[in-house]
Amino acid sequence: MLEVQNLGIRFGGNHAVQDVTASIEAGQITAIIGPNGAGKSTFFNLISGFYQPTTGRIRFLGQDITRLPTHEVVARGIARTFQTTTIYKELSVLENAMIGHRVRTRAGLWDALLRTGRERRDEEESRSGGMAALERVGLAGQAHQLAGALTQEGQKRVGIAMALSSDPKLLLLDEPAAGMNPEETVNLMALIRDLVAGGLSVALVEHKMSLVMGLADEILVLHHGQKIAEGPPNQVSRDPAVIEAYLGSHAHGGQMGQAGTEGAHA
Ligand SMILES: Nc1ncnc2c1ncn2[C@@H]1O[C@H](COP(=O)(O)OP(=O)(O)OP(=O)(O)O)[C@@H](O)[C@H]1O
Repeated sequence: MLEVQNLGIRFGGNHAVQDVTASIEAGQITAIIGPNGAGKSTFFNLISGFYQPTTGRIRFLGQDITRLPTHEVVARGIARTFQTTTIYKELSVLENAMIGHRVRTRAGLWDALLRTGRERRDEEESRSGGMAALERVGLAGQAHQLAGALTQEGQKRVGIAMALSSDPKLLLLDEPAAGMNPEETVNLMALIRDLVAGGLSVALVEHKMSLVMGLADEILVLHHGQKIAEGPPNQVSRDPAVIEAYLGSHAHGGQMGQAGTEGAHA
């Protein structure tokens, strides 16, 4: 579904992502893991068009998307959520979901100001697209509540609905379980499995190894911006280079050291 070849980006002298060649298969859950500062978020930012790579190519469904701006990447079928919650708490749950959908509609500023027929049609489409996304994340019943009034888990679901409302083929989740308790994490895993069963492909960056090991079909491991392993969870968790990267990070006080220990137990 997605192939990156020799992908890299440099910030000054820092190779945040370096020479990464990897692929994401359709219909699967791919986890991207690695110690703090390994380049995981940067990798997502490259795929979703937020950053332009210094080297390499990105192909999605057979087409080159390497230098497309973000909105065109979304229109091709890649949507993402963010590490920090970026929902609009003072808007309703449905209005949040509609914002995600607007990316795919065509009405411009003039249409919006003059309330043209096209603008009205687009708004109707956004409303039904937003509702469809809320149904997928189990929030249709709370569509008219203020987003900020929902629980932490509910607000995470709103963030996922915003991404889903653009009807992506590939969903990128940046640390979806951050700040969640174990029960919420289990609910989130069930939601992600349901979405994939419905035909979506998912790639996620996550520190919680229980989620990664329980959910991922494939794992891509980054360390110092480079790919050090790629494969199914049972293979990757036994990979000496991966264990070394995690333990090394632990020895230096890195957060992934703990996650690595947890992963080894999983
Ligand atoms: N916009 C930027 N400008 C300069 N350096 C950056 C930028 N974005 C990321 N970096 C650097 O790139 C490296 C990789 O960062 P990145 O956030 O991708 O790592 P990460 O694996 O997502 O880390 P974490 O697990 O802590 O979120 C780090 O050294 C970081 O400081």
